[in-house]
Amino acid sequence: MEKVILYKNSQVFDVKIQLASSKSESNRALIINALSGFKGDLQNLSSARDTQTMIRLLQSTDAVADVIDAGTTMRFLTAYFTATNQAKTMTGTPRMCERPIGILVEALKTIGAEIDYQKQEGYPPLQIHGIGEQKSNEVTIRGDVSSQYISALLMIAPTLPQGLTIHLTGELGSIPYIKMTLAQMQAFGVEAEANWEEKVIKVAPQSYAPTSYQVESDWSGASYWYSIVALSTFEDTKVELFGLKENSLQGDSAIVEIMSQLGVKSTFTKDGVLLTKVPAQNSLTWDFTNCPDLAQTVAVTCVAKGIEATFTGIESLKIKETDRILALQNELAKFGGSLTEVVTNTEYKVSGSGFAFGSADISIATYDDHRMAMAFAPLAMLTDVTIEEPHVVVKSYPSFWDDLKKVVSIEQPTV
Ligand SMILES: O=C(O)C1=C[C@@H](OP(=O)(O)O)[C@@H](O)[C@H](O)C1
Ligand SMILES: C=C(OP(=O)(O)O)C(=O)O
Repeated sequence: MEKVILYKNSQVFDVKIQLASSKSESNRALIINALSGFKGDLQNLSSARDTQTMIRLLQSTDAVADVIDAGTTMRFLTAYFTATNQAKTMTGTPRMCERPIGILVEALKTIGAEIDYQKQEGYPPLQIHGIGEQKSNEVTIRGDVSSQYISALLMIAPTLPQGLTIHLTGELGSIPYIKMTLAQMQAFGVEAEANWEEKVIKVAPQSYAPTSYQVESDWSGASYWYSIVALSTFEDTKVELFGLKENSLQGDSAIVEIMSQLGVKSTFTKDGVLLTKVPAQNSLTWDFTNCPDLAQTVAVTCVAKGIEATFTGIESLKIKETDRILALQNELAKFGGSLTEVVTNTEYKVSGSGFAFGSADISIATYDDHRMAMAFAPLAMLTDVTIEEPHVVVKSYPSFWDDLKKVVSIEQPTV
């Protein structure tokens, strides 16, 4: 098994990190730019595998589009290939074929698409045949499973002959990602009308204008650095993260507010944000509905600091790269932590006794999930820790281990 051993940090540090750029913003920019005729100028695109896969598949003339494990790439391209009438087989890893897509496929069929499931109804692999005459300019779609279906529909909406009105039902999750989509559409000259009370978004037929677009650094990736500062035992520890903005399109910038309670102060500079240590509170209550990708980072930080926490809004974690709730439960237990469901499908308690590491023999399994590897790596502020299958980080933050080397000594044993 491939693994890295992280040796406990033993000194104060003051480092500057050029953060990876956002794969969410990159993947939207790529789809919208494709819909504007590939004529824009996209800057600072992410080196994440999810984005590199998007670039490759947008250029490919192959009949099969294999997204590997990239959720946005699967969902956005399913809508894009449909709207641009390209016959494609959409597939991915075995886990990708367990992640639901029926809600998006049914909405596309309502509009006029012809799509078949190749194996199990509601799941990849899919065969996209294309779209005929637009059958409807209204769809009703659940907003409580994945916002990616809604973003996918929104991006193609202005290119449909009759535009599209999307009615959302249920409790809406990941709304900042929908707002990010709308903001990037606007940057490419397309206006949409969103009524959040009525849960309706209306997009008239319009053309995207080729644009020069600069992608921001990745706030989800920043979260691991916040955790590193929160767990550092040296009061004067400092990390400056470049390329982040105070007014971000990314909902994961909520990490600023969360970590202000867990002992990290954020000071915005002309280049990004400077993280320094401040006293932490002894409890945290947070609703992750709008920032599900932060839940693992925050759970590990709370357990390692012995901070009792109440989490809500984490149901969608079960259908991501792995069942992240189960994965967290298994791995937190390795250093005395727990994530317990206290109200079915609603409320979870995170507990841990802080520095209960015992012998230094903790080895964290990562379940093909980049965020499992990166969320547990900050434990190296407190103990030696092994992270299994460390290559998983390529999904969103390929330079993570190189960046981490600035603060932790890392050994990669040969197998
Ligand atoms: O639209 C996006 O870029 C994303 C939306 C979120 O997914 P859900 O909408 O499925 O929660 C998030 O977890 C994912 O990492 C990226
Ligand atoms: C859930 C994630 O990505 P996706 O759904 O795009 O695979 C993630 O990056 O944490």
